[in-house]
Amino acid sequence: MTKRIKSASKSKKVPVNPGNHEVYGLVLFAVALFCMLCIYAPSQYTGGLGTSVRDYLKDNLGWAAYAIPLYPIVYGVLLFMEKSPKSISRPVIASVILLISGLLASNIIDPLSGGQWLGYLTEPIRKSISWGGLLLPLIGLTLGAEVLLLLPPFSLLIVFFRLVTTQVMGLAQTTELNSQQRKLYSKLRAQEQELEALMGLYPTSQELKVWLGTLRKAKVNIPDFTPEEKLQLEEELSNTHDLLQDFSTKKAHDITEKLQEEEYPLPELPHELERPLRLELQSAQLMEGHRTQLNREYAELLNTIRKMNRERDQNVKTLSGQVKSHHLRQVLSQQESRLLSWKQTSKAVAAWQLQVDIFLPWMDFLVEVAAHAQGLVLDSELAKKLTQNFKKTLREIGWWQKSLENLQGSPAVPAARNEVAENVEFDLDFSSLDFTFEDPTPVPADPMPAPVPTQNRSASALPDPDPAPWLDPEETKDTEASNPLEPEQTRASLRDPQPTVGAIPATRPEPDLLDPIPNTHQDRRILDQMARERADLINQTLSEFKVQARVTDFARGPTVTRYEIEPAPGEKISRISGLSNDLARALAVGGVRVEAPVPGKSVIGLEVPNAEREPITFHAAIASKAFSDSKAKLPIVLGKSIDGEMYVGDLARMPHLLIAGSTGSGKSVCVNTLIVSLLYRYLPQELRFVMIDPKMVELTPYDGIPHLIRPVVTNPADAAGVLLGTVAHMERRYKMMSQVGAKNLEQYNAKMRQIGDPELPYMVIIIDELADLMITSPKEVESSIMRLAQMARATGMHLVLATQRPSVDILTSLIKVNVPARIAFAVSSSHDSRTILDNTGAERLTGQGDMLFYQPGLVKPVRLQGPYISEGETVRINDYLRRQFFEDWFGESYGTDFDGVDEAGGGPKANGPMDFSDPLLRQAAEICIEEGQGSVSRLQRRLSVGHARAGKLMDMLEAMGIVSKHQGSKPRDILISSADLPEFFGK
Ligand SMILES: Nc1ncnc2c1ncn2[C@@H]1O[C@H](COP(=O)(O)OP(=O)(O)OP(=O)(O)O)[C@@H](O)[C@H]1O
Repeated sequence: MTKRIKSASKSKKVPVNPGNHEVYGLVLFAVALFCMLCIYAPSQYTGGLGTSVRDYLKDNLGWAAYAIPLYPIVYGVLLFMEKSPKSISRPVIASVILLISGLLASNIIDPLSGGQWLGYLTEPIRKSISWGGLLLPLIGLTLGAEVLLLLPPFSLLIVFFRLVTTQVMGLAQTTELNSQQRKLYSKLRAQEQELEALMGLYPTSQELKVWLGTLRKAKVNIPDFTPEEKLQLEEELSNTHDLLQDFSTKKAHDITEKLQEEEYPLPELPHELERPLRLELQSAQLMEGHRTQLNREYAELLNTIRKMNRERDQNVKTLSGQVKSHHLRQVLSQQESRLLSWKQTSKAVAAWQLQVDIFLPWMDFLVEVAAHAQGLVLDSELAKKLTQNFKKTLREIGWWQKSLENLQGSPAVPAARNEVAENVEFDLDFSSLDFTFEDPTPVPADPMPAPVPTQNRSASALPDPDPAPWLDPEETKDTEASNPLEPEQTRASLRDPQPTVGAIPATRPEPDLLDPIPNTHQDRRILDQMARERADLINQTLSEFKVQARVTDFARGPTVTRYEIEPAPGEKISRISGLSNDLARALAVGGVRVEAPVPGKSVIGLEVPNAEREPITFHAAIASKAFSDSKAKLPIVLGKSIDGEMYVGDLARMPHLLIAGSTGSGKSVCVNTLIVSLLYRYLPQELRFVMIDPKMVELTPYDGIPHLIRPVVTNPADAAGVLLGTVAHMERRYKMMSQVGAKNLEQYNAKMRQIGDPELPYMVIIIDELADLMITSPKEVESSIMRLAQMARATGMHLVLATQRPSVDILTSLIKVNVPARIAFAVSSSHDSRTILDNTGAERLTGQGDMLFYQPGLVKPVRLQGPYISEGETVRINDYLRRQFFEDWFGESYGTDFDGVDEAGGGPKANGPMDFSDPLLRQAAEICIEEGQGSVSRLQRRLSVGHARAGKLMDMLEAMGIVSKHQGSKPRDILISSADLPEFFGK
C-alpha cells in the first residue's frame, strides 16, 4: 500500500503541498466564480466591488475579459484533482497568444475594442500604418496555432509564402507572353470569368463544365500555339461567346417566366378605418391612436408590397436586354430575398387583417357609448382598462356590448362630456353600477363624420398612391387654411393657377403639392398621466435594485420620452446604465437607451419608446420656422429632437453625409426628404444632382426632373465611370476657379455675377446603396469617393452616401475619415452602430425614421425622428418638376462630364436608349432649322416637353447628323436645310 502511494506520488508531480491542494483548488475556483459573477451577471448581483472589477477588466482587456474566468477554473480543477498544471501549459500558452493577437487585431480595426492595455501599443501602429498593422496579429495568430498544433514556429507562414511565390511565378509567366498572346489571353480570361460566374449560378450544367474545361486547357497552351492555332482559338472564342449569350438568354427567359408568376396582391383598407373617431370620450382618444396605428401599418405594408412589385418589374426589365452573368446573379438573389420577405409580409398582412377585424366593431360601439347619458361612466372605465392592457381589452368587446345593453332605458341625452370626463374617478367600482333602467328612449348616435375629398391641387390631379397613414382627408381644409408656410405663394397660386399639363418655366414647387399637415389629436393630459406612471415605475425599479436615483423630469419627443434621472451623490452612472434591460422589462418595452449625461444637464437620460408615435410629416417640417428661416446654404430637414426642436442641417457645412441602417429602418425615406428639401429651395439653374441607385427602385422616380444632370445611374458597372466623370468635373471647377482667383464656389459665382457670366450650380451626388458599388468595383469607387470627399467641398459639390451594410469593407476607414457627418438608423448590433458612428446606441433605435445624427461640432449624436414623405408626394413633386423648362447653360456645356466612360475606355456613354420613333423628332428638327441653332432649352419651351426628353431629342438629332456636336456654351450648328428633311423623315 505504502509502495503504491509512493509510486503514485512519483508519477503525479504535485506542485503544491499535498495537504493543501484542495484548498488552493477551491480558492482558485472561488476567484473564478467571483470573476464570472462580475463579468457575466447583471450589476445588481455584483455590488460596488464587483462592478469596479468588471469595469476595470472590460476597460483594459476589452472583450478578452470574458475569457478571464476560464483560466482560474481550469487551474482550480487541476489543483483540486491533484493534476499537474504543466499538462495543459501548451493549450494555455497557445490560447494566451491567440487572445493577445485577437486583441491587437480588433484594436487596429476598431480602436479600443480590445481594451486600453493593448490600446497603448496598437494606437501608434494604427496611426502610422493603419491596417498594415494587422500583419503583427497575423503573425501572432499563426504562432498561436503552431503552438497548439505542435508545429515548428513560423511553419504556417512559410507554407503561405511558398503558395504566394508559386502564384507570382504563374503571373510572371503570363507577362512573358507577347502582345498578341496577351490579347488572346485576356479575352480568354474574360470568358473564363463569365463562365465561372455562370457555373456559380448553375453548378450542375454540363455544357458550362465542358466549355470551361476547354478554355482552361487552351489557356495553359497559349504560349505554344502556332499562328494558325491562334486564329482557330480566336474563332472558338467567338463561338463560345455566342453560346454563352444563348445560354444566358435562355436562363433569363426561364427566370422571366417565373417572375411573371410572382404575385404580390395589395391588401384592402376597409373604408371605415379611414374615418377618424371624433368623439369626446377618453376611450375614443385611445382608440383613435390605435386606428391611426392600423392605418400606418397598412401604409407600411402597402409600401413594402409595392416595392416588391416594382423590384420584380425592374427584374423583368433587366432581363429583357442583353443578359450577362451579373444580371442573372442580381435578379436571382433579389428574387430569393423577395420570396423570403413575402413569407414574412404575407404573415404581417394576415396579422394586420386580424387586428382590423377586432377593431372595427369598436367604432360603432363607441358611437353608441357617446350617445348614451350613462355612457360616460362606461367610457371612463373602458379608458382605464385600455390604459392597463390595451390588447386584452380590445378582445373583450362582447362584454362591453353587454354592459351597454344593460344601460338600455337610461335617459339618452348626451351629458356635458368634458366636465364628467374630468370629474370621473378612474377607480370607480364598475360592477356596482345598476344597469337596469326602464323606459328606454334611445337617441340616435352622433353621426360619424363622412370623409371629405382632398382639395384639388393646382399642379397635379394624380391620386396619392401612398398617402401618409395618419392623413385625415377632412382636415385638409383646416390645415391648409392654417398652414403658416408662405401664405403669399399659396394665395398667388390660387389667383394664377398653373396649367396642369404642358411645359412651364422652372419655379420652386409649392407646398400644396404635399399632403396636408395632419391634425393629430393626442390628449396631452392622458399622455402626461401615462408618462408620470412610467416615471413611478422607473423610480420603483431603481429602488428595487438599491440604486440611489430618481426621475426628476421628462420630455416627450415624437418617438421616445426621455426621463431625466438624477443620481444621488456618490451613485455611479454605470449602475443605472447597467440596469437598462431590467428597466425595459419593468416598463414592458423592447429596449431603452441611456444617455449619460444629457448634454447641458447634470442628469442621466433614459429614453423609452412611446406607446404611440407622433408622426412628423415632411410638410410640417418644411413649414417649420427652422426650415423657412434657415440660413443654411444647402438646407436639409433632418428631424425633430426629443426636446421638440426641428433640426435643419446644412449639407454645405457637413460637407458630406453618410446614412446607414438596417433594411426597413427609414434610410430611403430620409434620402427622399433630403432631396425634396433641396428641391424646395433651389431651381435647376442653382443646384444639380447626380443620382446613383443600383437597387433601381429608390431614386428612379426622380428620373427626368430638370435638376438631374444625367439620368439616374442604375447599373453598378456604369457607376464607377460616372463617378470618375464627376471627379473630372470637380477638377474642371478647380481650374475655372483658379483662373478667376476664386477660392470657393461662392466667390466664383460672385465674380461671374459681376461680369454677367453664368454661375455654376451646387452639385449633390447621391449614392443609394454604396455596398452594391463597392462590391462591383471597390477600388475605383473608393478612390473616386475619396477624391470627391477630400476636395469637392470648395467647388460646391457634396456627397450623400447611403448603405444598409454597415460593415468595415463597405464603410472603409478612408471613407469614414472623409465623410464626418453621419446618420445612423436602427441596426441589429452595437458593433454595426460603432462602425457607423464610432459609438454605440443605434442598436437601441426603434426604426421608422428614428435616428442618431452626428456632425463635427456636436458633443455627441442627437436622437431625431425623421420626417415622413410618402411616395405619392414625391411622385407629385417630380411630375411637376418634369414639366419645367429653363436655359440649361450648365447642362449643355458640361453635361457630358457626367456621362461616364464606357468599359472599353472609349468616349462618353449615351444617356439611355434613343427612341427614334419619338413623334416629336421631326418637329424638333424643324424648330432647330427654323431657329438656325440647336438648343435643348428652346426645344423644351417650344415643344412643351421636359428637360430629359428635349435632351434626348437633341442627342438623336446629333446622331442623325442634323445638328453638330455640342460646343461648350455655344448653341449647336445646324448641318442641313429644310429641303433635306424628307430624306430623314419622308414626305
Ligand atoms: N420618418 C418616418 N416616419 C414614419 N415612418 C417611417 C419613416 N421612415 C420610414 N418609415 C417607415 O418605415 C418603412 C421603411 O422605410 P424605408 O423604405 O425608408 O426603409 P429603408 O431603410 O430604406 O429600407 P430598405 O433598405 O429595405 O429600402 C417605410 O415604409 C415607412 O412606413
